[in-house]
Amino acid sequence: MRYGHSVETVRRAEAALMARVPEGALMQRAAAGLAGAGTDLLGRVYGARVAVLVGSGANGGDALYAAARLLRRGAAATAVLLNPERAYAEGLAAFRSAGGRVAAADGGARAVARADLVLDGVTGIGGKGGLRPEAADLALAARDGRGAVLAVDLPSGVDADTGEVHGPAVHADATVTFGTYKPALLVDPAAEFAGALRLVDIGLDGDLGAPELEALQHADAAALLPRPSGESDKYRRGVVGVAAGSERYPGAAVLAVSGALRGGAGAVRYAGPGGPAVLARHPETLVSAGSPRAAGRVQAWVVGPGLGDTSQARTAVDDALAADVPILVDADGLRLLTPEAVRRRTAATVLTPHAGEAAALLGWAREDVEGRRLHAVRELAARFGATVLLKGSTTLVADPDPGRPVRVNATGTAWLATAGSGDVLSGLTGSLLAAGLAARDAASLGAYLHGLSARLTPHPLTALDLADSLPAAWHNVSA
Ligand SMILES: NC(=O)C1=CN([C@@H]2O[C@H](COP(=O)(O)OP(=O)(O)OC[C@H]3O[C@@H](n4cnc5c(N)ncnc54)[C@H](O)[C@@H]3O)[C@@H](O)[C@H]2O)[C@@H](O)CC1
Ligand SMILES: [K+]
Repeated sequence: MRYGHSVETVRRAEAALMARVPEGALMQRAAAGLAGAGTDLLGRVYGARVAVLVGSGANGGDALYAAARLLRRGAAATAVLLNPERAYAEGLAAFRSAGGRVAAADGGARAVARADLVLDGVTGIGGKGGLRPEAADLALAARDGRGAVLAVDLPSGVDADTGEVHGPAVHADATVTFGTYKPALLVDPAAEFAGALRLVDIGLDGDLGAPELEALQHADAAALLPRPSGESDKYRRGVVGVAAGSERYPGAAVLAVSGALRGGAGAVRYAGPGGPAVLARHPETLVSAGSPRAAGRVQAWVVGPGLGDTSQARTAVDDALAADVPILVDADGLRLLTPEAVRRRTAATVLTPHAGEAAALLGWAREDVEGRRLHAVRELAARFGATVLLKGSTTLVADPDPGRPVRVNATGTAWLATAGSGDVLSGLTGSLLAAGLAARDAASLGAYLHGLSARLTPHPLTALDLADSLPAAWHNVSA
C-alpha cells in the first residue's frame, strides 16, 4: 500500500524522530535523496547548471544542501533567494562554501532559463496559498526553460493536505518527497503539478500515525482478487444482478454485463429491457425483462447505467435500494435515487459518480468538485452513509466511516474518458461485491483493474475493448 499522511501527522512524526537523531540529520537525509534524484534527471552532473529556488523555510534548506552536494560533484549552481533575509542560513552557508553563487536581485529568471535542472525549494509542507508573484514568475520561467524541474517535497504552491491549488504553482517534472507521500501528491488537481514521484526514506515510518490516504499497489490488488476454490460453484462464487440499459440505451446493458462477467462473480443476472442485446453479445447471461425484484436471488445489484428516466427505470432503482444485499448505484441511478432510501439501507451501498453527478448530489458547482475532490468524496460518503467512488483524473474511494483513509487509485489514465467506460466499471465493481468483497475493497479494486485494463488495451480504446482486457489486467495483477 502507498500511504499519504497529513501535514499535522508528518510534523508530529518528525518531532518525535528529531528528538532521537543528531540535529540536522533529517535534512541531510532529505538532501541526499534529492541530490540523487537530481543526478538521475541530469544524467551527467559534472558541468551541469543548477538553479535553486529558495523560499524562507526548511524546504529551501533541503534544496540548498542538495545543491551543495551537486556542486561538490562538479555542477555549477545559482541560488535565487526569494526572501534573502530569511533564507535557511546553515544551508546557504554550505551552498556558498561548496562554490554556489547567489543570483543578483534581478537575475533569477535568467538563471532559471539557463539551468539544466531547477530545484524548487520555495515552500514545502509549510506553504500557505498559491505562489506569490515573484515566485510565480520564476515558476513560469522554469516551465518554459530547457531544464528539468525537480520539486522538493511538494511542488510549491499546492495545498499539501487537500490537493487543492489556489493560485499559481510550480509545474514539476518530478517530485522528491520525504518520509511519506503528502495528499497533494496523490490527488488532482495538485498531483498533476508533481510529475514523477520519488519517496525518500528519512526514518519516519515508525513514528507516522494513521494515513489520510492509501493507494493500492499490485500486491494489495492481488490479495483482494476473489479466487474460486475447489468447492466453488457458480452460486457460491456470487451472482451479480445488473439493472441497466433501456430501449433507448441498450448498449449500457451490454457494457455493464461485460464488466460484471469479468469481475469474479459466478453468474450474471440481467433485469430490464436490454435482454436481447445482452444475449446477443453474452449468451451466458441469465436474462429477465422485469424489475430487479422479480429477477431471482443475487448477492449484489448494479443499478443505473443507461436506465433513462422512465417509470421502469424508477422501479428498478427503488427495487435495488430496497434489496437487502450490497448495491452499486451509477449514472441515471444517481439521478433517480432517494437520499433517504440510501441512508436507510443496512447492506452496503456504493455510489459511483463522476464530477458532474457528484456536483448534482451535493448541490455544488462541478468546478468545486473538480477542485476539491478529497473534500467532495468525503462529504458525499458522510451525507449518504455510503461508500463513494468519485471518478475522474484521480479516482477516489471514501468510506462512510470517516476514520478510514480515502483510497486513491493509481492506475487511471486519460484514455478511460471514453463513452461507456463507466458502465464497465459499474459491472466489474458490482461483481466484486457479489463475490464477497467489502464495499471499499470492491470499489478500489474495481478502479484498479479498470485503470490497468485501459493501460493494457491498445489506444484509442473503446469501452468493449476495456472489458475485453479485464482478464489480462486480472492476470497481470495475480502473476
Ligand atoms: N521538519 C523536518 O524534520 C524536516 C523538514 N524538511 C523540509 O522542511 C519542509 C518544511 O519546512 P518549513 O516548516 O520551514 O516550511 P516550508 O519551507 O515549507 O515553508 C515555510 C516558509 O515559507 C513561507 N511561505 C508560506 N507560504 C508561502 C507562499 N505561498 N509563498 C511564499 N512563502 C510562503 C512561510 O512564511 C515560511 O517562512 C518540508 O516540506 C521539507 O522540505 C526536510 O528537511 C526533512 C526534515
Ligand atoms: K517545494
